[in-house]
Amino acid sequence: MKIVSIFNQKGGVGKTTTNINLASYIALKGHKVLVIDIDPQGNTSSGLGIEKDQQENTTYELLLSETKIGEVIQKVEKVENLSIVPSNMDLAGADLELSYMENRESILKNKIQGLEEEFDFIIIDCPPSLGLLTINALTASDTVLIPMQCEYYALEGISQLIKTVQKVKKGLNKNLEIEGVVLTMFDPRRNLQLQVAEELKSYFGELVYENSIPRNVRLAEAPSFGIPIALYDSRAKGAEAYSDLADEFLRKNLGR
Ligand SMILES: Nc1ncnc2c1ncn2[C@@H]1O[C@H](COP(=O)(O)OP(=O)(O)OP(=O)(O)O)[C@@H](O)[C@H]1O
Ligand SMILES: [Mg+2]
Repeated sequence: MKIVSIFNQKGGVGKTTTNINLASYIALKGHKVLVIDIDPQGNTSSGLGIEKDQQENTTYELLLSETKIGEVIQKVEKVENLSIVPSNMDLAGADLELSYMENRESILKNKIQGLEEEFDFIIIDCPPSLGLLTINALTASDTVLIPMQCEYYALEGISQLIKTVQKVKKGLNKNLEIEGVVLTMFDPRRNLQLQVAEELKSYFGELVYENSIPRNVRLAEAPSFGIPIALYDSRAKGAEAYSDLADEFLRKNLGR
């Protein structure tokens, strides 16, 4: 089993879209996947068809009460092999509440022990912040997958992002590695985007995925129906891109 956090402290770069669709394709390709939504916005949860405000067992209960992991996992009805720990706005106060707790950075890590037999991959959707929720996700993970939009500001955020990963690696999780960098909403016809992509490649090298994700309105529409792109419009450009990304991810991880 491998645990991957999808993280970039910059907002709106495609973390959640990548989480929903990468996780769904990996699951549809026959691997058992658990998605953990650790973002109070709960976009991954609603995007996978969860009525997030009607949930009693969410990431909040998992982190801040005696609730066990088995009690907060539910199956994603429409996607075979996919399960989720949902979240909602309850989690908004968690950063502060966590700050008073012992082992405040390792609560998620400790809570998700014992799932090795049940899942091949756990994929965690992080909020756009560097607070304790994100630190919990990174501490619990083997790797970080970084979605990047190829804009000028992407480059400015990198040093902060790397600093955070290094900080967690040093103090809390020495095994943490970078899984890869995914270029999102990418348009190679635009010069600036190509330039930024080149800079990202020279910085991250092989870690940049060959398959990038184009801007595709179908990807933005699917969440309002509570389904991944694979079920909403499997022939859309965005669907093909995420399916190919899932293949590349699986190839890197399973060597086939
Ligand atoms: N490839 C794409 N093509 C078109 N729209 C996209 C694409 N990827 C993401 N979007 C849209 O861009 C917006 C931001 O994407 P998303 O929610 O995935 O980013 P995020 O990094 O999770 O944001 P946040 O930091 O708020 O959690 C959403 O409205 C989403 O539907
Ligand atoms: Mg998000």
